[in-house]
Amino acid sequence: MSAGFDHLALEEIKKRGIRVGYIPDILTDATAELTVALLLATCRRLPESVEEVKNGGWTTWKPFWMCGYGLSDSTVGIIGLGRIGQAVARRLKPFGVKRFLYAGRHLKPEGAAEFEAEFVPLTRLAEESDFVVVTCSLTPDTAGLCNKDFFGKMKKTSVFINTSRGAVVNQEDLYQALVSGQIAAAGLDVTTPEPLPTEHPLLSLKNCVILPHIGSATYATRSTMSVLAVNNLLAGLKGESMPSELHL
Ligand SMILES: O=CC(=O)O
Repeated sequence: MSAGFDHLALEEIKKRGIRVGYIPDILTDATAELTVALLLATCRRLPESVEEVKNGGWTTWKPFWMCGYGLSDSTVGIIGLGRIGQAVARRLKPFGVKRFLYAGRHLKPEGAAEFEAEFVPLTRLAEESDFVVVTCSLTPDTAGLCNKDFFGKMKKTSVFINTSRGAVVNQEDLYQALVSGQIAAAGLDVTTPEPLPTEHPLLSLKNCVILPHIGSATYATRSTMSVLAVNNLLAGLKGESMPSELHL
């Protein structure tokens, strides 16, 4: 009951002739929406602000208290301009984003046209983006892609968001980048491992917002996903073609 299939031992599954149903497409909107919510929560420091109200940190007005970074006139870099990446860009555009960049395995001329997004090497995306949004799938090519080298090229004022898979990020490197002020903040809906142990160092940071992998968690989306998963299963049991089969 998921869009991603990086958690499956595909070679072994293939060897044993096991059929796999999966759920692409249906969770695109919910995941894109959550990505935008996480981005805004992170760049405008919402969890920290809520905490300040509760703990009495909200006192007299101060000009730069709880300031963050806004989307107006910004450059957004998307790693993986697939279905979810495009749905994120579509939602961010009305916030006044000035420029979209994207990086990935392939040029996506059709997907990029709507946002006039420019295909750039990963290094340029890191250097020029005010917001880096990771929406690629986890493959051997993307594992550990966002590492010390990558964060080292980002601006000190930039915000990093990951709603794809935790393993795309080297978490120790991200921790160092956040602690040292190499980047401004990070928002993660995915981590390694999941659940993230409550004593994990990333959870001690004010500039890191971590969610428990809730990208597709709307009632409507999870209900539609359930129905498709069941129909895949029933078709598989009957030896029929599945509504959504992963062809190995
Ligand atoms: O991450 C969620 C999914 O792949 O369904």
